[in-house]
Amino acid sequence: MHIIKDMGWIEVVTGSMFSGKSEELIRRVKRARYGKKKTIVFKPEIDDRYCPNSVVSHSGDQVNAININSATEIFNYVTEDIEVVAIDEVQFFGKDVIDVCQKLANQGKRVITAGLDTDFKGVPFGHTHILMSVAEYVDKLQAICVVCGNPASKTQRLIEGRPASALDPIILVGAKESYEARCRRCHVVPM
Ligand SMILES: Nc1ncnc2c1ncn2[C@@H]1O[C@H](COP(=O)(O)OP(=O)(O)O)[C@@H](O)[C@H]1O
Ligand SMILES: Cc1cn([C@H]2C[C@H](O)[C@@H](COP(=O)(O)O)O2)c(=O)[nH]c1=O
Ligand SMILES: [Zn+2]
Repeated sequence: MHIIKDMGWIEVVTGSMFSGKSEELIRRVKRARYGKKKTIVFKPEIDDRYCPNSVVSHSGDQVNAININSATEIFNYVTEDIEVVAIDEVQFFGKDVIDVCQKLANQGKRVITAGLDTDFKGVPFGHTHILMSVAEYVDKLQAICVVCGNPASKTQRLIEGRPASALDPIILVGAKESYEARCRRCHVVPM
């Protein structure tokens, strides 16, 4: 017998820090669960803020998640009956995250991803931009610029209250102590 499987797809929720990416991922997962879809959530081990076994938003919403080091580990957990796979902080995964999401979507799964599109310098972060190009659905969210109140598409890194240099390392896990949401005009990256 020929079985026609449901069609899968990839969703990307992106934007600056504090724009609501994790809240939106959590919202989509909770709604999928209301719809009796079997779901699973992953996040990278490196993100040790808040709670180790949950995706937690800056406003405190949360959903249980499995910590993984590399995207290929997802295949160890995703059984045939799982219909929705969510991955937060997708910018921290290697290039293999693209293949993993494509394979899951080709297997008929809904793949919900969230992550930063740009780093504190304002340039593409990890492989989110590639994922955006292969995804069926892309939502770019805006935070509020804490300097001027306009919509914010950038993330300002502050070290001891001053804008971080462009020569600083790209990865610095953190939240309000090191980062602010800012608009294009208020975002500063000293060389
Ligand atoms: N400058 C800001 N603009 C908008 N929301 C902010 C800001 N600073 C803090 N927040 C809080 O952050 C929440 C979004 O958190 P979260 O979903 O974790 O964002 P992200 O995953 O994009 O960093 C908002 O609902 C709000 O409570
Ligand atoms: C801009 C920027 C961010 N990070 C880190 C800081 C946080 O741990 C995450 C982003 O979390 P959020 O859910 O989007 O709030 O990424 C970094 O390492 N480097 C950067 O340039
Ligand atoms: Zn501004």
